[in-house]
Order: sequence, then structure tokens, then C-alpha cells
Amino acid sequence: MLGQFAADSSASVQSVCKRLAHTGEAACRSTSAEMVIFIWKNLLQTTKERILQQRRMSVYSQAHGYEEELIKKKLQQFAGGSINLTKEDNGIGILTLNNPKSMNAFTGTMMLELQEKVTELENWKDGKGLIIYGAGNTFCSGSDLNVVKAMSKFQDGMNMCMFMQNTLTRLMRLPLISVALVQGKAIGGGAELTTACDFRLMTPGSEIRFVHKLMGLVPGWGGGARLVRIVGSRAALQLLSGATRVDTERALHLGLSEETLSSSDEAGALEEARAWLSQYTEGPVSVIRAAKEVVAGGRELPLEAALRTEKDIFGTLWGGPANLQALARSLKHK
Ligand SMILES: CC[C@@H](C(=O)O)C(=O)SCCNC(=O)CCNC(=O)[C@H](O)C(C)(C)COP(=O)(O)OP(=O)(O)OC[C@H]1O[C@@H](n2cnc3c(N)ncnc32)[C@H](O)[C@@H]1OP(=O)(O)O
Repeated sequence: MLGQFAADSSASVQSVCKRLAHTGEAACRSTSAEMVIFIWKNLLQTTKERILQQRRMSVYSQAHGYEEELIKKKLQQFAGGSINLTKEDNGIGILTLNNPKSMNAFTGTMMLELQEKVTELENWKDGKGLIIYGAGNTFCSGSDLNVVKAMSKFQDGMNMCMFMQNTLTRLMRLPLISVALVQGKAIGGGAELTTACDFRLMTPGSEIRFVHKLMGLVPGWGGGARLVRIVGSRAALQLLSGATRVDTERALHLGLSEETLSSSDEAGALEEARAWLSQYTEGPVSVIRAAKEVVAGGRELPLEAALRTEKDIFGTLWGGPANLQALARSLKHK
């Protein structure tokens, strides 16, 4: 996917130049310096549009037998709970999994609301960071088991799997630095959701557990593939085949968690998570978002495609407002 984007970028240069060559507009009568600026402005816009387009591309489409409208109608039948999003002036979004009576298990409508919130975050141009946490001092206990039982037909299960993989892949690719704040339990699909974030922070006594084996399953929301990339294949195989309870200490040891916070209560833990995240979101929004895009490319693409993507993202910043302001300041970083 993203590799195709990198290959296309050079095509975008030709398309920009072709467009310019044929235009009879002012650009052709202007000085060469203005012409260069006009070309680069076009190129930057084209690059940004391509990066945006690639980030939103789904893993599954009809070509894979995925029926989005069908699964959305089915999920609508299983109501309960909510997914709440607040977008703060400092560029930090707070996404709350809100179904505490069922340990924040995902009902059908919560899965639909998660997709809506990811789309809203994709369109949030001032966003720099995101914290996902669960209401009632616990993270998430995966799919609502009533939904699981009601969706036991093969095609329903596959459509739900592809729906959640599409949604969590887009979440993972957001140009925001994302943190899963794990309090209490992150179980099954809840454990998988933590792997779609760039970082995990845990509170004392909290636990991440891939229980799928105990249900005669393996992860279906993409958590298996992402876990391998986070902790490595050996540890991932142990956690899946052992349905292992991962406490804060083991999570730190595995690199699954960045830090064990000191607060156990919701407000305190959220404040600590904000403080932790703010050390990485300090600075111009364009630069923070670009840093995440470069890492996302490096994480997913073959080397040369990742290098081309990095070059394109670099090009959106070089000589831009943040770069020029920095150059106007002292560049000695003490
Ligand atoms: C691809 C993965 C995806 C899928 O296959 O679709 C899944 O995620 S499948 C679901 C995987 N999750 C689980 O199997 C977790 C099931 N729940 C538990 O193991 C425990 O509830 C807990 C999470 C370890 C917490 O235990 P405890 O602290 O003892 O609380 P309770 O068990 O009493 O739960 C309180 C309350 O919440 C309800 N609950 C909890 N989890 C779910 C759930 N996943 N779906 C629906 N309801 C859930 C539980 O039933 C209790 O409600 P009441 O019985 O009404 O009090």
C-alpha cells in the first residue's frame, strides 16, 4: 500500500510538470524563480494529498470479499456503551472506551463509533497526540461476548474481523503519537487494541492478556501481526500460545509497555499519561505529525520505499514555516 504511494510520488512530479507544461496560466509568464516556487507548491500539495490518501486506504475491500455495508448493518443491532472523543487545544485527543458495566467490552455500536472517531481524527489537522483509555478504571475486555455469540456465522465473523482490522490499521497510521493507558484489564480484543497504539502505559496491578486461545481462537483484530512487530516473534508466540497474563513488570521487560505509572485512579493516571505524552508532542504540529509519518513508513515499508516516503515528508518541511522560524533562532541546542 504505502509502497505504491512512494512509487507514485515520482509520478506526481511528472504529473505536476505535465500540468504546468500545458497550462497557459501566469506561471508560464512569470520569472523562473516564481516558476520553481509554483512547481514546488504544487508538488508539496500533491505529496500531502498522496500521504493522506495512503493513510486512509483500508486493508480490505470488496476484492477481499469484505462487505462493509453488510457488517455495519449487523453491528448496529448490538447497541450499548459509547466511544467518546475530546480534542484539546494543545493537540491531544482523549478517546474513552465507555461501557464500564461490561468492563468496556466492545458492543456492535461501539465498533461503529470507533470507526467514526478514527475518521474524525484523520481529519483533525491540529492533532499531535492521542490517549486511549477505558472508563471505570479498566481498559477493555474485548468484544462483547453477546456479540461474539450472535455473530458466530462464518461470514459475520470474517466481516467483523476485517472491519476491526481496517479500523485499527487506520488508527495505527494516524499522524498522531498514540498511547494506550492500560488500567485494570486489557483482554482479548482489548489487548489487541493496545497494539494499535504507538505506546502503552500501565497502572499498578493492570494486565494485558491475549486470551484468544482459551476461546479456540487467535487474534482477529490484527493484534497478532502487530504484537510480533512490538515484542518480536518469540515473545509474541509465547503470549498467544500461553494466553499469558502480562503484568506491568513483564510488559516493561518485553518492551510492550513504556512505563508503569504511579497513580491507580482514573484522574491521576490520565494526568500522568498526558505529562508523559507531552514530552513528545511539544513543538510545531507539522513537525510532530511528520515524525510519526516517517516512523509509520519505516515501520511498514521496504527500505527503499521508506526512504522515498521520508524524502517526500522531508520535502513538506524543508523551507517551511517551522524550519525558517528555527533557522531564525539560535541553532545551538544546549
Ligand atoms: C478477536 C477477539 C475478540 C473476538 O473474538 O471477537 C474478543 O475480544 S472475544 C472476547 C475476549 N474477552 C474475554 O473473553 C473477556 C471476558 N471477561 C472476563 O474474562 C472477565 O470479565 C474479566 C475481564 C477478566 C473481568 O473479570 P471480573 O473483574 O471478575 O469482572 P466480571 O467478570 O464480573 O465482569 C464484570 C461485568 O462485565 C461483564 N463482562 C466482562 N467482560 C465482558 C465481555 N467481553 N463481554 C460482555 N460482558 C463482559 C461481565 O459479564 C460482568 O457483567 P455482569 O455479569 O452483568 O455483572
